[in-house]
Amino acid sequence: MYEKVCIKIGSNVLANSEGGLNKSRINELVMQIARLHKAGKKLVLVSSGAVAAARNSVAVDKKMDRVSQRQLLSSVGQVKLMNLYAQLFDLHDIPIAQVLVTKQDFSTREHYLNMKNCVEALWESGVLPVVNENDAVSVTALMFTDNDELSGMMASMMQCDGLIILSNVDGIYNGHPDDEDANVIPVIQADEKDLSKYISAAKSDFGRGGMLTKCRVAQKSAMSGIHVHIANGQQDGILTDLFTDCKAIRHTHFTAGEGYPAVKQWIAYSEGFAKAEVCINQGAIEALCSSKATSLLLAGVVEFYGDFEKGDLIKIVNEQKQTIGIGKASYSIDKANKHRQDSKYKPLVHYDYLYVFPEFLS
Ligand SMILES: Nc1ncnc2c1ncn2[C@@H]1O[C@H](COP(=O)(O)OP(=O)(O)O)[C@@H](O)[C@H]1O
Ligand SMILES: N[C@@H](CCC(=O)OP(=O)(O)O)C(=O)O
Repeated sequence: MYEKVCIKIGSNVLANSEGGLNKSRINELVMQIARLHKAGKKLVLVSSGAVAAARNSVAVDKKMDRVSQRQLLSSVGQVKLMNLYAQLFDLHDIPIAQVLVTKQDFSTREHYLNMKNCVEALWESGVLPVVNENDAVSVTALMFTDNDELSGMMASMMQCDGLIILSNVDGIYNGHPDDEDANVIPVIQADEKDLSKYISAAKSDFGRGGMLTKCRVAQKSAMSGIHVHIANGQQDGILTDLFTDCKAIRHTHFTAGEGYPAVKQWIAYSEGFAKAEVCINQGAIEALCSSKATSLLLAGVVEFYGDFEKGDLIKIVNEQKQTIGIGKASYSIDKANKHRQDSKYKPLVHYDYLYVFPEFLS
């Protein structure tokens, strides 16, 4: 089974229905994580639950705006959450570290590699990193959609072979989970096309993104070579059972695809950092979305929106304004405009620095 694993635990697994933390559930999960850690697995724990942890302890003025409420609850609750983890892991002699991140921390490759280095240093010292979004300061458009996205980015950054997402459902159902006829889908291929047909917008009481973001993250991670398991964190022994014989456990497994080089994995999650957009024509779309490794040539460009320099990330969109992919510009917009008529000029985006979203691949 996997050696490097990112485990994400959703708020509803960790919270009581009336708010506050479910200590016995967290204790049960800590015991399993401790066993895996002692077996030599390299683990990253992405834990939600800060906001839920503070629900019972701070009186929130109803007139306070939503952003301030989240800042208040998360900053109070994060201390409670980490305090509980520290106490429980201490019983197993496992030191833990708090790693709070914002999406911006992933924006430049240099900063990204600094974060990676930090987790590696923790691993080398036998410390378990416990990661959450820094909700107290992360309030702009550049937030993670939710911690599912954050866990996908951590798994990719640390080149994990497994990502386990624990929620309050057994996996992805082929209908609404409350529907009697709906069943958990046991295996989904990384390149499965139309997953959204199964997913309703329903969320758990404390959840932020819902099942759709879990699916998107799972698929993106699987395409980048990581096996993803979505399972029920409220089920006793779920983690150790998954490691012992995952086929025997009711859950959803996204099987890993071939994977991409590390730089492509970083680009895959960097849509929010794109400096400009390039609209491309149908022929270029067909070429980029085919199974053949193809770079983007200037001949396929219809229009540029915004300025970019050499090395900037640019969104690649079709004429309907859908984002097909993201790429790193090999030269600036000035140079691109100068050579627009030269159909043989070197590619604007080289294939090695081009990520096409799985739903557009043919
Ligand atoms: N097809 C589906 N299969 C499973 N769950 C679904 C599906 N469609 C919607 N959901 C909802 O997604 C919820 C889990 O997502 P979310 O609330 O974000 O959990 P978490 O807090 O663990 O991140 C479930 O409680 C369920 O209500
Ligand atoms: N960072 C927030 C969790 C946000 C979030 O994504 O929650 P969830 O959808 O339950 O994983 C917190 O700690 O409360």
